[in-house]
Amino acid sequence: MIEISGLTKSYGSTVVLDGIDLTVGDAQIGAVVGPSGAGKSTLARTVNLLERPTSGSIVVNGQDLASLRGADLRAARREIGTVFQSANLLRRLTAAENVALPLRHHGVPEHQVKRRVHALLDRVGMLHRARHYPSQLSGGQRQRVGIARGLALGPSVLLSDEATSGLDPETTLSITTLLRELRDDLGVTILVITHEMDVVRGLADHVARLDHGRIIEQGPVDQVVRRSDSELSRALLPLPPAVPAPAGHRTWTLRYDAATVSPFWVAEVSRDLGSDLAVLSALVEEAGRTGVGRVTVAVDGRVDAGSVERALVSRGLVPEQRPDAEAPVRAVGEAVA
Ligand SMILES: Nc1ncnc2c1ncn2[C@@H]1O[C@H](COP(=O)(O)OP(=O)(O)OP(=O)(O)O)[C@@H](O)[C@H]1O
Repeated sequence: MIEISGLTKSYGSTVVLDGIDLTVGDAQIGAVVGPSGAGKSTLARTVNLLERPTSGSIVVNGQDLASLRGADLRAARREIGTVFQSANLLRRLTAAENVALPLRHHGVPEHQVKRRVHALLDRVGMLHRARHYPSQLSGGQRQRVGIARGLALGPSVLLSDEATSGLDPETTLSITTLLRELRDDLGVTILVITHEMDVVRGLADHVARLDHGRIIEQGPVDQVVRRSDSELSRALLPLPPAVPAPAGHRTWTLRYDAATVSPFWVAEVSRDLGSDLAVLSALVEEAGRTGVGRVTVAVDGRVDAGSVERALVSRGLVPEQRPDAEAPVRAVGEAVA
């Protein structure tokens, strides 16, 4: 478990992190997202104790790591392993030597180093590449070695700092799957810093949005995606562009919980209204541990808008955007401009 409270970081008079409160529970995966310049890298460097916070605490297993100095701080760094963007492996060392590096640095006896490196490379599926140099590995393989190195000292928290950026979608999926397995097998708490929303959707239990050094919004992913008035929710479930509505139709953008709403709701609402719904854009995704849908539908403008709304709501759909009451509704059959 990691509990970050009131964390601030300033460089001179520039406040980069401004009172961050964030908790990720045991064996949970928390994600921090945010635009460029929000403070994500600074948060990563502060959490893994490469930089000292200006104020606030970082508590891991009941100990405030931010308050430590000297030998205590060096020992505490073992509690937080980091996986960096592009793995950040040393070019002149083999995969095995890269994983051994933190162990040797902490004075682990050589026979134990060999055993541990073997077990770690095996766990991340890289034993067959132990003697390869980083330049002989693919991006995904380098990242697996980076994860093994991050886990070398048996940390309670694994910090993933943009670990999947630059990887293709398939490799990203294999890395996020590995992280989830490691969380389940080792019970390690994972804090993911990323700008990739599909990584958050597929991996995280908890998500926080950082902007201008502050956490603007946070919560469990499966709750955040149900919020209809949330920027984070819309970013997590971006609707593809809608095709134009048929002439004479009004459009609604809706959100729904796939676990509780009938999968046949389009047909059911159409039946309730005696008029067929047209689907203009749709996204149904697993997010957190739930399925969520966002969809834009069009309904014949001759059907009373209040009746449409009641029919949608009674089937569990949540209107996010309603048709503009003032907008003219073209006659059915009239060409779309
Ligand atoms: N050492 C420093 N001295 C002064 N300002 C800094 C320092 N490091 C970062 N900053 C400033 O802090 C802000 C946040 O930077 P940071 O790199 O943490 O953002 P980020 O969210 O990681 O951005 P990106 O996604 O583009 O990497 C920026 O305005 C940056 O200029």
